[in-house]
Amino acid sequence: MPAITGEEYRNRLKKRQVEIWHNGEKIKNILEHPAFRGIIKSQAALYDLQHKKDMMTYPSPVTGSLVGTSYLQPITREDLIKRRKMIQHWAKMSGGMLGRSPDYMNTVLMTFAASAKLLNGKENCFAEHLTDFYMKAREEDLSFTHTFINPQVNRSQLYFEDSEEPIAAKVVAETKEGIVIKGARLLATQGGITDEILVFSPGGITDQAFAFAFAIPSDTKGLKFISRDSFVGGESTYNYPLSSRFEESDSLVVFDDVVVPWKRVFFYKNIEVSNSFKNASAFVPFTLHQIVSRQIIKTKFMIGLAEAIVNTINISEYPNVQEMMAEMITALETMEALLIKAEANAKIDEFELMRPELIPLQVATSTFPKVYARLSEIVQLLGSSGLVSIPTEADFESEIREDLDQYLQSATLEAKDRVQLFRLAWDATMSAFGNRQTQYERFFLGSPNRLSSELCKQYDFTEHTNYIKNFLK
Ligand SMILES: Cc1cc2nc3c(=O)[nH]c(=O)nc-3n(C[C@H](O)[C@H](O)[C@H](O)COP(=O)(O)OP(=O)(O)OC[C@H]3O[C@@H](n4cnc5c(N)ncnc54)[C@H](O)[C@@H]3O)c2cc1C
Repeated sequence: MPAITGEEYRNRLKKRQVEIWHNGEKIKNILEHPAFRGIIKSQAALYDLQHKKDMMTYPSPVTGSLVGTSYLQPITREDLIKRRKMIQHWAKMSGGMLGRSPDYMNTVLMTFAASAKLLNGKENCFAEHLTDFYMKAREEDLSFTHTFINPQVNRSQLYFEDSEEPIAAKVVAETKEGIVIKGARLLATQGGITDEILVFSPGGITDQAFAFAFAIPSDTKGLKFISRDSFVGGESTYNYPLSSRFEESDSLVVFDDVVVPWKRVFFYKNIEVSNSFKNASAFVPFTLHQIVSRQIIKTKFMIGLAEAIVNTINISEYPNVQEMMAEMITALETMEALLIKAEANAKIDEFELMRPELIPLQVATSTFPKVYARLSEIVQLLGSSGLVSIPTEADFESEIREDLDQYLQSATLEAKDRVQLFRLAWDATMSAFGNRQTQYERFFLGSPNRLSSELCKQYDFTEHTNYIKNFLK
């Protein structure tokens, strides 16, 4: 089955008996559960979009059938740009609020598979398992959640887990069938609503038992997703324009003696590979390219929202307002310039991929956590009390409608339309959903301090230090 439709995504999900817990209950029918039906509908709509524009798909190198562009291993600059356009087309549907639309993980898997030769000849490493799995995922258009970090128990550098029962997931046995995993991992966004979960060990492993990478179906025996409290405000898209549609959920993942079949193990018990594979592979530049492409759409969404507020209450003449709008424009233009630079300087890499320049993408992704928090704050500052004067759709259908129409009108909008706009601004920046967006942009890629430190490590200072050396001569 090549590029799927929304219906195919939903049917596949219906067939899977994923163990997912929410609010003290094991969910029986995830498609109809109030915490998940909105996001499943949106995800299905994304899959439908694949069939509406040429750029969303390309011919499979194996069958010639059309498969999703986010699986495309780019070998030309045009391929790279096609990937960006596809990513941004999907992102537009959610204002960039869906951090884990399928293109994110499809990109990750594409890069790992392209880099599989790094596993050749290494102990307990199976390069062909990774490439076979990538082809299966591409041809069947599988969806993924992932977990790359251990539970947040003790982050001291001196901490070594020594509890009798594992906390962080580890290999506890090897059998004829595969490796057996017990323990937990964080933090699977979309956990339970995807076909598969991709698991890679975090960095800095010192014990072989924690060094592994694999992918298994979400309904594998012993695998459990424990979803956090839902941030869906309700079903009404008027009242909750974002959370009713794009609340992705995040889960703790528990492995209760889960058997990972050998053909799904990419490597295990190899500390050196576990600690080096992600950074040595094509993972970072292409994943950052996907991320920055989405973040640009999110920035445009926030600017549109801010400018709509400015216009509707007529505050554009004030210098403080202009200053804030200028900050937003600067953020967008900077992100776009960085992305264009990365694409313009793309080169064929050691894996024969057209790789975007890393540094501009690192600059963008290490700045955006701060920038996004500020964009959100600006919307709050511009909206002021408007972000709390937000009666619901039911209020507009009640006998107080006349009062609302009179007292909540704005310079350019009737009350109901004005409230709709402000409810969107509230959901984007102040609701539980909106606050999670800020936390997501801050942390999903790792702590901001680690991103900055990676940038410093990768940056070549030679030209500038030579400049000073020569200047002093
Ligand atoms: C909304 C959301 C969704 C996410 N989705 C996913 C997902 O789908 N899959 C996935 O794998 N992960 C996901 N993550 C997890 C993300 O990868 C982590 O949040 C990130 O790597 C930081 O790790 P942590 O949360 O354990 O923070 P910690 O590492 O525990 O850090 C806590 C604080 O201590 C500081 N700190 C910790 N260690 C050090 C150190 N050595 N030096 C300096 N400062 C330090 C950090 O800077 C931070 O301020 C998600 C996170 C969020 C918030």
